[in-house]
Amino acid sequence: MTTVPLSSNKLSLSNNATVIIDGKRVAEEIIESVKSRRAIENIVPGLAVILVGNDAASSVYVRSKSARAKECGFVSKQFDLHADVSESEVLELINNLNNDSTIHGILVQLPLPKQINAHHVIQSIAPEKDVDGFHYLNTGKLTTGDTSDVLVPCTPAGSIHLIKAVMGSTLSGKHAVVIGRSNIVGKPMASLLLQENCTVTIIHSRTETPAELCKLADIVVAAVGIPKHIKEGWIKPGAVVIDVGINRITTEEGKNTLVGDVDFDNVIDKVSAITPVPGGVGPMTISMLMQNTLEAAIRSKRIA
Ligand SMILES: NC(=O)C1=CN([C@@H]2O[C@H](COP(=O)(O)OP(=O)(O)OC[C@H]3O[C@@H](n4cnc5c(N)ncnc54)[C@H](OP(=O)(O)O)[C@@H]3O)[C@@H](O)[C@H]2O)C=CC1
Ligand SMILES: Nc1nc(=O)c2c([nH]1)NC[C@@H]1CN(c3ccc(C(=O)N[C@@H](CCC(=O)O)C(=O)O)cc3)C=[N+]21
Repeated sequence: MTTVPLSSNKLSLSNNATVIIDGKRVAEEIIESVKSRRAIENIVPGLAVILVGNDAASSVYVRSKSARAKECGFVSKQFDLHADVSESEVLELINNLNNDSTIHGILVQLPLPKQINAHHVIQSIAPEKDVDGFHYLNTGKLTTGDTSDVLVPCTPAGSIHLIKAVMGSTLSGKHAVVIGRSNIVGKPMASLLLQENCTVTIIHSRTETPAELCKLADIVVAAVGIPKHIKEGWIKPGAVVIDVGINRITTEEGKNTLVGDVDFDNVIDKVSAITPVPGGVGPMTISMLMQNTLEAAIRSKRIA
């Protein structure tokens, strides 16, 4: 079997080789376009990232978001709050950021500790600064197909970008199976695919015949949070597989590694294209966050 990396936006499915979708490279191209658009617009977008508690993985992601923002010529402010901070303190910080004209994007890293209601926190963010795309106004626009000034969740937006990079811009009529129905990945992913005129099936923990349903898919998006859960027998030959999962595991040899939700090594012989973990969807999430922040800043300039 031959495998080729996906370079740029070229459709590479025709030559019978399996495409390992190079999300890192595609993400880098998006970052470059954000940098140049920012310079042309001559603006300094401001991104505020709020981290509650000291979860090691969350700290790593938040740091990499801040670093990328600076690289793009943004101002990045990071707020590290103590794990036992009250909900009202978080709401007060968000209120201040909503009223700060130098800040165009606000992101609250999830999950939040138990004493804080994540719905309250997310809905308190001004919708035009909600660069995660989780506010009801943005999710409502996404599900109703209102594209005016919408902010689309970063991971699903990045996943669609990769799917189109390999399948072309028309996904109409394709059967897409999304595994997972979270508000941050599964549901908005299904909405986006529906918007692209795919036939969409959503599989979750109560689904009775997940493997059989998944086997009907031209496009599989896995966002479950279980290492290597999607097996070779779930995949229709030639399917395009997007692995959103990020799972830290310790191997039998005692090595700590990152694996996806898809059993990559066994699925690879069946698929036409697949994202690796790491280096697939993860970097796309961060570049889409930069794109959303730039977009929010451009819109605020237009309104001002
Ligand atoms: N690459 C990236 O940029 C990002 C990666 N992630 C990763 O993606 C994965 C999913 O994240 P997230 O959506 O936040 O996770 P959640 O835990 O919020 O959601 C997981 C979903 O998977 C479903 N599920 C659980 N077990 C099964 C099963 N056995 N069969 C079918 N469905 C099942 C759940 O169903 P039910 O609703 O019934 O409980 C739920 O809808 C994680 O590994 C996370 O780390 C997340 C965000 C961004
Ligand atoms: N409000 C909010 N918005 C989010 O978008 C959000 C969140 N909360 N909480 C957690 C999840 C997870 N997430 C990731 C982003 C980038 C990588 C990423 O860059 N991953 C690298 C590897 C990183 C590593 O080595 O640990 C890769 O896949 O190549 C992973 C996961 C965003 N999330």
